[in-house]
Amino acid sequence: MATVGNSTNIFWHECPVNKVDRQKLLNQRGCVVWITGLSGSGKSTLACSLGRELHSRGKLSYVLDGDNLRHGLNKNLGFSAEDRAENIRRVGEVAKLFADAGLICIASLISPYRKDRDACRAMLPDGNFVEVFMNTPLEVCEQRDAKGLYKLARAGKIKGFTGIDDPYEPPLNCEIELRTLNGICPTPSEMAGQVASYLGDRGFLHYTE
Ligand SMILES: Nc1ncnc2c1ncn2[C@@H]1O[C@H](COP(=O)(O)OS(=O)(=O)O)[C@@H](OP(=O)(O)O)[C@H]1O
Ligand SMILES: Nc1ncnc2c1ncn2[C@@H]1O[C@H](COP(=O)(O)OP(=O)(O)O)[C@@H](O)[C@H]1O
Repeated sequence: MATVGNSTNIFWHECPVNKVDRQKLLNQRGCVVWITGLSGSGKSTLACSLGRELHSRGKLSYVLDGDNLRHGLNKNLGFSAEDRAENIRRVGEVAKLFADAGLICIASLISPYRKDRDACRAMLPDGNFVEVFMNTPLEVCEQRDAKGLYKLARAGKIKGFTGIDDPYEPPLNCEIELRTLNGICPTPSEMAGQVASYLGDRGFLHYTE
């Protein structure tokens, strides 16, 4: 019997089919690929491209996209530092469940605060949280402005926009950094290939005892 947060008198139930059983069934290892970066840096594009790449290799993945989750699970949250922290915490918990289900969970959120991302990392066993930093310069994101949000933020019509008048803390020790080289941005499929290779090299794309 335990007390956790505001819950008292609660019990943990073990199920007879566990994570190892599911990983064997799927012939892969569950993990979380956490993509962080500015709005417009290419997070969703990479998440979809990686999902497609893994699917083509017969690996089961699922994308948790910040924008999409704000249509449902997180629709009661805004963009204050507290709400962003709660947004990241919830997605971290959901991602942990997907990893426990044996899936390669791809989470793509701005996740601007280091401590919120580190808290999600701490939810998983060592090595199972793969942080990918989309290091696309603000000027490039702003030039793309796919949703017209930078224009609105510059005009003062959106307050607290990440990179304009709200902070973004780049990772200090991420597993993968994707950046423009000599002004050239790798294609989404090149980036997805790089992440998939990383997962392959660390044994996530097969299950061996
Ligand atoms: N103030 C402000 N700052 C940043 N982004 C904003 C804001 N208001 C709305 N949007 C839109 O919300 C998307 C980011 O949602 P996230 O859940 O990823 O954000 S966070 O991780 O909680 O910071 C983000 O999507 P992406 O462009 O895909 O990053 C924007 O479309
Ligand atoms: N590797 C890339 N090279 C060139 N353009 C890209 C690349 N990745 C994304 N884009 C473009 O940048 C814009 C923002 O991408 P998106 O994936 O929506 O970013 P985010 O999810 O970080 O907001 C889109 O118009 C997309 O087509």
